Amino acid sequence: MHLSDNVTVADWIRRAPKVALHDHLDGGLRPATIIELARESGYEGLPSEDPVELAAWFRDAADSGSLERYLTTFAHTCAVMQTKEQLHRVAAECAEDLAADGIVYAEVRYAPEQHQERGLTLDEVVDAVNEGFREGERRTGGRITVRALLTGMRHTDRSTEIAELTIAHRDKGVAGFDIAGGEIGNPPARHLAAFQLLKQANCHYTIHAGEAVGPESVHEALQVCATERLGHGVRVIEDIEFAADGTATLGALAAYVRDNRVPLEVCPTSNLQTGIADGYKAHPIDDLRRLGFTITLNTDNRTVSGTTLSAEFQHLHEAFGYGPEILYDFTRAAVEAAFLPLPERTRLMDEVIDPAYDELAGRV
Ligand SMILES: O=c1[nH]cnc2c1ncn2[C@H]1C[C@H](O)[C@@H](CO)O1
Ligand SMILES: [Zn+2]
Repeated sequence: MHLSDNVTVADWIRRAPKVALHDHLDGGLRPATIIELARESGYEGLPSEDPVELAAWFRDAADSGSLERYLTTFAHTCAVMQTKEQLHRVAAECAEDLAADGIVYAEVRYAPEQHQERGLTLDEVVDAVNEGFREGERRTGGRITVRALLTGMRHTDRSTEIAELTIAHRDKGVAGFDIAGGEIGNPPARHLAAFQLLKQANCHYTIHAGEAVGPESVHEALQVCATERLGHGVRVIEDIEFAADGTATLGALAAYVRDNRVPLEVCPTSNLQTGIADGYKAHPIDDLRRLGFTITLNTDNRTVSGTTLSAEFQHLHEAFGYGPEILYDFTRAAVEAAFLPLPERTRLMDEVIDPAYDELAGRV
């Protein structure tokens, strides 16, 4: 694909319409908003009251080599997401920030149970976030559509309740369910009752798996819990053997994931911070892509990981030489894997994404 004019790489990446399936609401607050909300609400635990310093603090603290330590940083964002007004503001700004990065459709997840410290009911949490997303969509003039995924935390026992909440709010701004939190010691099958409830109700869900734990976690998420997509999933690479000449032999699980086109929600920067590899060039995404796995590209946590979806692609451009064709492939895979009705996915491709790529390539 030849780009029309003399656009820089950073420029076409940002201008290309993108789709984000794995972005945590509580991982993406604007640092200045965290500071303002902390002041207003009397939260005194922030490590800095300077937005630039606070942003750097998150990136550094997250860059810990361990998922468990990465997750401790969320105490500071969840602390300022405890009232309807706070949730509304954070959600509206999230939609604006994603749209400013060229994202046209996003599924944004959060754990409602983490926003009840000041007495909100689960329904009030979901309504406040949904209204915030609608407000953010309006402020962008409809350039973005945002749907919520409701997350149950792996280490608590509220996943069935959150699954019921997902079913109650489905098609009213909520597109599905997720399980997140520390993976070690909390296998997904602990939440089997929640998944069965969702299946009975024909509801969508995804599961974080294969991030800190290897193939056994991916296997359980897929074959015991019947997930539609894998949050990260990248440690499926541990079920592939590479010979010295580069030839790959897939184990049965890796072959299943690839051959059934199970979408992987890959978040390179977050994975590097939690210890999967030493640098972008060593991240498994390129091997997985070349072997034919279905890859979607995501941010995980924009503030905590100090990233944007454009930055994620820029890193891959630098590490592997990826160009517009591959960004298009990731985007199309994300649309196909989105928890949206088929006609809406078709409309997104035909009326938003393809025309914008045609324009970028000077075909119109
Ligand atoms: O990458 C992740 N793996 C597991 N859990 C995560 C990840 N990113 C964020 N979380 C957790 C921390 C948040 O508080 C929670 C809900 O968004 O999900
Ligand atoms: Zn995540």
